[in-house]
Amino acid sequence: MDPSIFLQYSPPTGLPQESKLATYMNRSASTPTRSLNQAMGKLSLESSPTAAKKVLIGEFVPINYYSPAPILPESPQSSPPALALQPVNTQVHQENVGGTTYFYSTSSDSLNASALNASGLNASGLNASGLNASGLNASGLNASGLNSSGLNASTSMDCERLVPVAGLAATFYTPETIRSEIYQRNEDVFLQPDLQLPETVEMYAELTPLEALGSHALASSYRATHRASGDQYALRRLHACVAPPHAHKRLDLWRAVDHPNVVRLHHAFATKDFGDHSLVLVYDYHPACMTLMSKYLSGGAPGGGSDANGAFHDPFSSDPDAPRPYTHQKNAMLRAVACGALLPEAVLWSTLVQLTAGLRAIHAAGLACRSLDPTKVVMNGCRIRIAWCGIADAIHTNNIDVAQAQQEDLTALGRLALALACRTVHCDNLPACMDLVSRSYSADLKNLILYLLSSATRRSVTDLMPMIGARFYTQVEALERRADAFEEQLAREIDNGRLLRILIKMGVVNERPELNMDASWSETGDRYMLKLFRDYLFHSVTADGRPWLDQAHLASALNSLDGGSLAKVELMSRDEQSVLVVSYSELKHCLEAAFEEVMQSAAAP
Ligand SMILES: Nc1ncnc2c1ncn2[C@@H]1O[C@H](COP(=O)(O)OP(=O)(O)OP(=O)(O)O)[C@@H](O)[C@H]1O
Repeated sequence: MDPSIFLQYSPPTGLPQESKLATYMNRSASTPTRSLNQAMGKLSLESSPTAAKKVLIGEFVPINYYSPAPILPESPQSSPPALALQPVNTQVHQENVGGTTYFYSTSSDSLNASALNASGLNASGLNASGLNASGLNASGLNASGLNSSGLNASTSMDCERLVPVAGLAATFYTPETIRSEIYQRNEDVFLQPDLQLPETVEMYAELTPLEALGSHALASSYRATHRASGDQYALRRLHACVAPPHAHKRLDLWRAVDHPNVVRLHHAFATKDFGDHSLVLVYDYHPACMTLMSKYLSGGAPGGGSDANGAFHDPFSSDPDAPRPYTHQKNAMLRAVACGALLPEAVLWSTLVQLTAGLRAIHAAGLACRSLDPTKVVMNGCRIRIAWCGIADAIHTNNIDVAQAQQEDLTALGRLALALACRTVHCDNLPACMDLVSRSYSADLKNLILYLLSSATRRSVTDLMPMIGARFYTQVEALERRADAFEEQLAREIDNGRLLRILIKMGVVNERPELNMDASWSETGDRYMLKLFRDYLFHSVTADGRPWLDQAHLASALNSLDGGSLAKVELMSRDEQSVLVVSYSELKHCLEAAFEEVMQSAAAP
C-alpha cells in the first residue's frame, strides 16, 4: 500500500475522540512496501487437509502413524457468507454505515493486490510459493469474505479472505505419535550424573550410569558429555582391563564401521580416573535406547503377564520372584500363542533385516561381532543397532579366526531370531521351539532360522538376502513412509520460530504500561493500530458475544503480518464506532517501528 495515502489524508471530522484513530492518522512515518515476491518467499503455513492425508508409517510395519483430524463441515458460526468484491478506489475516504465509521485507504497497491487475487494469489497474501494456496484454503483461509458476525460489524468490504473451518486446528500441531517419540528421547535430559563417579574422565564429564540395575564387576556403561564439543557419548568402561598391544589396529577397523544399524565406535582410551586401570570405549549415544532383552525378552518366556514395556515374564526364570512354570516350556509357548504374546511376523522380519544389514557391514569390514545377543542389541523408535561392538577385539589377546567368528555371529543371529519368535531366551528345546515357529510363522522365517542355526554348512550373511526377499522392500517402504511423515512435520514446524518472533514483538509492544515515561505510548500512534490488530486476532467475538476462535485464521493473519502482505484487514475500535481498513504491510511497519523504539529505549543507558 502506498504510504502517501495516509500522509495526504487529514484527520477526518467527526472522528470519535476515544477511538484514538487520530493519533494513528497523524503519524509521520512512511510505510515501506516490500516486494510481493520477497514477502511471499518468507511465508509458510501448515499443510492442507488434502496434504494431511493418511500417513502410514510405524515402528516396524506401516501403520497409521498419526490420524489427521477429521475435516468437519464448516460451522455456521465460522463460515461467513462470502463478501462481495468492491471496486477499488484510489483515494482514502470515510463512510458512515449504520453508525459505524469506515476509513478506506486505497492505492495502486490495492489494485495490484486485487489483480494478484484475481490471478490466483489469494487476499491473505499467502501463495503457492510459500504456503501453497491449497494449504491456506485447507487451513480454513479460503476465498470467502471476512466473517462479519465474527467481527461484530456488518460490512460488505473486500478485506481479507479468511474462513475459519472447524476441526482443522489439529492439523496445525505435530501428531501425538511423533511428539511422544521425540519427547521420550528428550527425557534423557533428566538423567542425573552420578556424583560418586569421577567428575571428568579424560575429555568426558557428567558421567551418568546407563544400566538400570547398576554396574557389575566387569563392565559399566555411562552417558557422558564431551567437554569441548558438548556432544553426548556412550562410554563402556571395562574394569581392570589393559588392552593387548595390537588391539588398536582392530579398533581402528571398528571405528571405520559407519552403519545405521551399528552403534559407532569413536575411540578407546586407558584411564586410571576410576581408581583402577580401566579401558574405556567411546560410542555414539542414542537417547532412549532399550535392549532387545528388556523390550521383548525381559523375564523371557511368553505366557506370563506383560510388563510396562510389553515384555513377558519368564516362568522358567532363575529369578525366584518370577511366576513359576505351570507345566513346561512347550506349554508355555503354546499358551503364548493362545494369549497373543508372540510378536507379529513383520516385527521379526524388520528386526532381522536390520540386524543382517548391520552384520553385513561388520563382516564386510573383515570383523566379527562376537557379542550378538539380546542384551547387546539396542533399539529406539524403529531403529535397531548392534551395540558395544569391538569389545571382544579390545580385550582378547589371542589371534582369532575371523571367518570362524563370523560363522558364530550367524549362529548367534539364529538364536536371537528364535528367542524373539518364541519370546524366551530359553530355547534349549530346539524341536519344541521350531515347532512353535513353524506353526506360528511363515515357512520363510522358519527356513531362515534353520539356515542360521545349521552349523554344518558354511554360511554367509549375503546368502540371507534371497531368503529375506520381498520383505526387504516392505522394510524400505515403511522407512520411506516414516521419513515422509517426518519431512511433512518438519515442513510444518519450520516456520514456527518466525511466528514466535512476531508474537514476541507484539507482546512487547501491546499494552505496554509506559515507555520513556509516556503512559499512553502503547495506546497512541502506530501502537494503537497494533492494539486493534491484537484485538482482531485474539479477541474477536461472534454476533452473540462468544469468543470467535480459529487457529487457521490466527496463523494466516500472523503469516500475512510477517510477510507484509498487501491484503487488507479491517480493524474495529473497541467502542465499535469506527473501523479502519489497513494493509498487513502497514501493520508490519507499525510493529517494526514500535519494537525498534522499545529496543532503543532498552539499550539506552
Ligand atoms: N550407544 C548407546 N546409546 C545409548 N544407550 C545405550 C547405548 N548402548 C547401550 N545403551 C543402553 O545402556 C543400557 C545399559 O547397557 P548395557 O549393555 O550395559 O546393559 P546391561 O544389561 O547392564 O549389560 P551388561 O551386563 O553387559 O553391562 C541399556 O539400557 C542400553 O539400552
